[in-house]
Amino acid sequence: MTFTRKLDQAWADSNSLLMVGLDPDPQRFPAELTDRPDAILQFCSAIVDATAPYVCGFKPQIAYFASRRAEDQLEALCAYIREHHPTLPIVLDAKRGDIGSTAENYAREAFERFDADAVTVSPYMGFDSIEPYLAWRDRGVIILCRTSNPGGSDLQFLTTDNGDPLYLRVAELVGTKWNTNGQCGLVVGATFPKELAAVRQRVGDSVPLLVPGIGAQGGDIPATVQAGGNAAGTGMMINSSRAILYASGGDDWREAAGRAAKATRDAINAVR
Ligand SMILES: O=C(O)c1cc(=O)[nH]c(=O)n1[C@@H]1O[C@H](COP(=O)(O)O)[C@@H](O)[C@H]1O
Repeated sequence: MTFTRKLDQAWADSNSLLMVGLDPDPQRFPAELTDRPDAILQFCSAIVDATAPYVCGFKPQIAYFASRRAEDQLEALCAYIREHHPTLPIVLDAKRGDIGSTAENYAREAFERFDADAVTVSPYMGFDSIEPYLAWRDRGVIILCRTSNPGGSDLQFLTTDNGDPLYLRVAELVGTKWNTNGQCGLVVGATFPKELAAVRQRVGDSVPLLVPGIGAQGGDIPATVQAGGNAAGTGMMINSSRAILYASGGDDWREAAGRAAKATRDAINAVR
């Protein structure tokens, strides 16, 4: 099944636009996991089980694993999600971008080694740097557009030759030229609802948007839902990581993560 179909199905089955981001920071782990060599895998798989009923997918962030020499735990985590929650898409957040020959290897890493349903990539190096990912016809390619961080404005707000800011040129390119196989998405931060609305208007209803920035980064849920939704009331993977993962540092960390995910899903659904 293609990424897009799997995501459509997950939105329908889960009645949720929430994506839980898996950004494991061992310094914030509960005491019971201290000194376990597989603490990252144990933490993330418990969070996955606790939050799965309330989400449309999971987004592991590769740097949190690679920086701790824990790519093997990321592999095991992706396999765990596929086995125990096979209907929920995995978006590997890697934000890759490089020349084609190197991109082929990044694509193989994401789609073969980790067997992710989709990966995040940067558009900065242009179409030939994106093509190797698009060759994986059944996988999703989610392209940075208007990122959630303040410094994203340094380049993304620059005006281009036709008067559009750069982030809208990215949206336009993806919407009209790059997405020939219907497998592309765009990253737009919840911290920029006006720009989120502009991107949705530019690309129409069918392009899914990955929207990080609610929770720890303070993005407003009603403004996000109003700005980025499509006519079907779906169209977004609204990501929250730290606010869910570390909802409690006590013994109730699993239940607290589940409660936080449910509350976030409900807050989103209340304004859909
Ligand atoms: O591509 C992303 O996921 C991403 C893009 C962006 O513009 N902003 C952003 O925060 N992210 C990621 O989304 C997650 C946000 O985490 P929290 O702020 O803890 O919810 C992190 O994994 C970021 O790397």
